[in-house]
Amino acid sequence: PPGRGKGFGSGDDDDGESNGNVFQSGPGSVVCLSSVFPTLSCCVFSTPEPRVTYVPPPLPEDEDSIFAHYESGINFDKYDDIMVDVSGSNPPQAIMTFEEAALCETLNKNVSKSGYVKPTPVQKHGIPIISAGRDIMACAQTGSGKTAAFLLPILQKLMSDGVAASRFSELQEPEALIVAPTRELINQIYMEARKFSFGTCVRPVVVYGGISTGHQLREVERGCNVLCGTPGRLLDVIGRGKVGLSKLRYFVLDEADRMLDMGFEPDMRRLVGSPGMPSKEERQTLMFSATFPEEIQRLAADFLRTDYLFLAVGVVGGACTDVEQKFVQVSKFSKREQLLDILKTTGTERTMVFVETKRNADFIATFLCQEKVPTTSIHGDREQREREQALGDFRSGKCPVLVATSVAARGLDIPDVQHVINFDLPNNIDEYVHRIGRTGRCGNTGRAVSFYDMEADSQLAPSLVRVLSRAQQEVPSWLEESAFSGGGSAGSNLPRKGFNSTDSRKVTEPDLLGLSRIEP
Ligand SMILES: Nc1ncnc2c1ncn2[C@@H]1O[C@H](COP(=O)(O)OP(=O)(O)OP(=O)(O)O)[C@@H](O)[C@H]1O
Repeated sequence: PPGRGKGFGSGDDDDGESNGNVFQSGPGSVVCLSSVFPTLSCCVFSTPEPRVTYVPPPLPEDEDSIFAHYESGINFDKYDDIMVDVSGSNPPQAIMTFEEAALCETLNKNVSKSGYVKPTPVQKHGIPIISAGRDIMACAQTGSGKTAAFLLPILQKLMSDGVAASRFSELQEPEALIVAPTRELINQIYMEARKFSFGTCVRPVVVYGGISTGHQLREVERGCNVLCGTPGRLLDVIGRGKVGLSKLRYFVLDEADRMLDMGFEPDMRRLVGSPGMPSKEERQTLMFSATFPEEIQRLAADFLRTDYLFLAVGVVGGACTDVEQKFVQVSKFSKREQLLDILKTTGTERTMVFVETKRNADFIATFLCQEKVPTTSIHGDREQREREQALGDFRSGKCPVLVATSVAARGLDIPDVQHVINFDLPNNIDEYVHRIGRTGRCGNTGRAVSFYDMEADSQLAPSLVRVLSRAQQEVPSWLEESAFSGGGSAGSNLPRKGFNSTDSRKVTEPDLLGLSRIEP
């Protein structure tokens, strides 16, 4: 997709986002070249990207920083009321408490230091499935604890079986490989792995684009049991012969539907075809996401053993029910003023504003800064140092408004994000579900406001109506009319077949499934 593969050998990755001819002269100062030189867009040609030399600042080592967390919200206990469907043969019994997960003492301590008192549904069901050695395709709403659902059983198994002491060996052979679509997300997963493995002999390492490869290889060389990475950089370090895959036991795809869609599927096939990679029968493959369209589920089956278990917590592809979703009808030219009006009322509450293009991200961020709203931005054309600075400023509250492209739509877990604003609606419903899931996490409540342009967004109306009604949200009558009147192109664009699917095998191979269990 656009935004990826920006320079030969850069080992870069990123989620799909639209381009814009934008020049940045440093954090916070953004100039759109095509506005200065209107003819420039026709003379943009690709030059090899300069060698990346950026080395991020060292991570804090003190326990308080490692275990810093935000509190679960008032709706955390309501997770227990969500319907759970496990399909596939002989699923193991769910656990009800972390004690039942039989984690070793250090892991248990780390779980409680993280503020976890009881497991979420995806953890209750996912942990025993993974501990039983089964492959899994798991779908649970945004912010409901999928990361710990795969990290804890993997770490427990590595701890109980013992990991090879591989410190300072030139070739590192990790036991687990975790992939995710964006740099910030894989870094967050790495931080979680670092937190849960604190005080153990398991060493997680992260590799992703935008950072000096030499630096990351030195980190790998110091010992690597759990390798977290974005696909391009992973293929790069494997291709350099620094990482061997023959000891691999776990292959995890977070945001799995994204990792297997057209943008990343070739990289995933390359990864599983890498020398030494155990076949799917010899490794355990774990897939997690909040959305899982049926066509991607079918494709995913290529990577999984035939007896994998499908775990659905709630409606597959459903929006988080703790997010209040509102829609505002707008015309293209009134959006900026409306955005400003909203931000003036939300004050210093943390707000993510999603736009479709990198160029628009810069325009809107610059506009808001001019209007004295402390704003920063994140998108794929910003240097890694700037992206990290932007997230840091947003997290700390120095810039309570973050303008972002789809690069920040999935997975990011930032405390106290109260609002998500879709300045531009995405063109696909799953992206909408992930974006609004940046708020309302872990039982906390959140609000999402989306600008709806009758001309541009009507193709999304039918899917929006479904998402809203399944999340027990009020559906504006004008949106319903737009969805069902067939006005514009809406009528011909019915919701994608895969939405609200459960296990795709229920349609095509019911015999394979054997036992199926529905709870609570
Ligand atoms: N059992 C638990 N108790 C308390 N907090 C938890 C528990 N499980 C997870 N959390 C916290 O909830 C937040 C959301 O978890 P996580 O990021 O894993 O969600 P997710 O399901 O992967 O979301 P997304 O679909 O957006 O990627 C994190 O801050 C995590 O530490």
